[in-house]
Parts: sequence; structure tokens; C-alpha cells
Amino acid sequence: MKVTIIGGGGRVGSNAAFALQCAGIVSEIQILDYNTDLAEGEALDLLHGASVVGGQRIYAGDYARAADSDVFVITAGLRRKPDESRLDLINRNVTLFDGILTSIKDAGFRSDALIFVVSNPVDILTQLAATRLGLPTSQVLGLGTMLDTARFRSLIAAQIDQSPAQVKALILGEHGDSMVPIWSSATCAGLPLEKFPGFNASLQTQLFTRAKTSGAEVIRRKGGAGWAVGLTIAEVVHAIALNRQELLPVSSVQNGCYGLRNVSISVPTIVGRKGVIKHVEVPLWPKEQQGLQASAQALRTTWSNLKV
Ligand SMILES: NC(=O)C1=CN([C@@H]2O[C@H](COP(=O)(O)OP(=O)(O)OC[C@H]3O[C@@H](n4cnc5c(N)ncnc54)[C@H](O)[C@@H]3O)[C@@H](O)[C@H]2O)C=CC1
Ligand SMILES: CC(=O)C(=O)O
Repeated sequence: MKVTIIGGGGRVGSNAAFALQCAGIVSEIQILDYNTDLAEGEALDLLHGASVVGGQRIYAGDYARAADSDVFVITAGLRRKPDESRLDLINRNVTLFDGILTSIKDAGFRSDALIFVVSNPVDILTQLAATRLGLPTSQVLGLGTMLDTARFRSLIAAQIDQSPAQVKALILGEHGDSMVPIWSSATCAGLPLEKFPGFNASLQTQLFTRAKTSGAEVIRRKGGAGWAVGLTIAEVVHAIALNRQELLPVSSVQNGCYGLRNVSISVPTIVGRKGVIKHVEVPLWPKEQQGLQASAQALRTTWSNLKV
């Protein structure tokens, strides 16, 4: 499996490359960046570790060399300022992102290649990629609420003093202000979280708020997310590489799940070698359903205002 990371010289891209390297599952990692010196530097630094872990081919490349990639991970883009919403970023990132899609198109890509969008606003840019590249929507996916879900799980686990690996709870909807916590199916070691002592509505609100504002907190404290987002990117790439058919909250253009259509948003999605295998509509509480619809509406409004 050959993975090209566009924007791989930046924090998110290089952290994703490191997570992929440590796992040793994909065989080839190409770092592509507008800043070619940075790409060369990151690729060289990673390559130096290849005799210790992973053992993959790692190099800095270009679009021509990327044409036979199995997965294009796009992390290139501008970062959100602490007081800026992810949707505010759109005006600054769309032109840049469009240029990248044109470069991928011009250089050519395999008909079964997958496009995996991380750059923000991720749901909008995922829809843009699906529109521009003319690929089946199953081949275009975005990181969506993967990172929010990871944050949510680890914060819940810390609160109840359990291993983060035991906590299963999802955030769905937009990777942004309208994201929706799914408490109806949240568990720890298979037990319903809402039955845990002290796990009341006020604690739930507190935990969700902390998860939702974590991105801004990380930006304020260290400039931007890196390690956790790198790991969640690797989780999706590994689900693809190993055809795991894993249920993940990635973003993709919807075709009817929860009544949603023509909007890229996170719902429970089975991910495998062909990308989006299927969307899974598990019953939600009415307020979760309403939250998901409102989130989709917020994204539709942004999409319809976009000059594409
Ligand atoms: N979906 C998610 O959960 C998350 C998304 N992000 C998003 O990821 C993106 C990248 O964030 P960071 O890595 O922190 O930023 P960064 O500034 O560290 O890296 C961005 C990289 O993109 C490169 N780049 C810019 N224009 C390019 C182009 N046209 N072609 C190729 N490379 C280009 C830059 O040279 C730079 O190396 C941002 O849009 C950020 O908002 C960040 C964290 C989480
Ligand atoms: C930057 C961003 O989207 C996050 O850290 O959640």
C-alpha cells in the first residue's frame, strides 16, 4: 500500500507519517509538500528511523510520482486561529485545496485510488474533492469526527478512571461547532456509560464541552493538533490497507443514511479497501437525531454559499 501525504511537511502530515511508520502496515510513504525543503527534511528524518521501526520506503516526492498511490492523504492547508471557527477557514483554504485537486488530476491517479481529506473545514473539502475529481463518493472520505471521537473517549476514560481503550462513544456530525455527542450507545467495557455512578447530565455536558473545545485549547497551548490527529489518520489508513471493514465516524457524501443526502458529514461508516463500504444507521435518541440534522443543515448552508 502506497500512501502519499500532501502537506506532509506540516505538523499534521508529518505526525501522520510517523504514526504510519511506527505501525509498519503500509509499505511506502511519500511526503509531498509545497515547501519542498521541509518535505525533504521530514522524509529524511523519518527515513533515518526506518531501520528501527516500520522498514518502509519513505521519501519526498511530487505529483508525478504520486500517480500510482493507493491513498492520497491531504493535510495541506492553513491552520485555524484560536478564535476562528473551522468554517471561517473555508475562504482561505478552498483556493489552495482546489489547486491540489487540479495537480492530482493533471498528474493522473489510479481509478481505485482513495482520497482522504484532513484539511479544514474537512467536511466541506471532502465534498469539494468528491465533486471535483469525479470519483465515486465511496472513494472520497474525510477524517470527519475521528479526532473529536478520540478526544471524547479519552476524556471520558480519564473522568471515570478507566482505560481509554475500554470506552466506546461516538461524536457524529460536523467536525466543527455543530458536532453531536452520541450518549445513547456510549459504553465502557460493554456497560452503558449512563449507568455508571455519577454519570449524570451535567457531567455529560461538561465532558462533551471539553472534547468540543479541545481543538482550540491545543491550538492555544501548542499551535495545533499533531500526535492524536496523526494516530486517527493512521487508524483510517490501516482500516483501508487491511480491509478491516471497521466502523468509523469518517465523513463522506451521504446517500440516504438518517435521511441525509448530498452533504459530506460523519455518520457510522464501514471503511475498507474500497473506502466507504457502507453507512450504518443505528437508532439514535431524538435529540441526537435532531442534532445530526441541524449539523447537516449548517454544512449545507456553507456548501451552498461556496463559489465552486
Ligand atoms: N480534520 C481534523 O481533525 C484536523 C484538521 N487539521 C487541519 O489540517 C491542516 C494542516 O494543519 P497543520 O499540519 O497543523 O498545518 P501546517 O502549517 O503545520 O502544515 C501545512 C502544510 O501544508 C503545506 N502546504 C500549503 N499549501 C500547500 C499546497 N498547495 N500543496 C502542498 N502543500 C501545501 C505547507 O507547506 C505546510 O507544510 C489545517 O487545515 C488544519 O486545520 C488539523 C488538525 C485536525
Ligand atoms: C484543528 C482542528 O480541527 C482540531 O484540532 O480539531
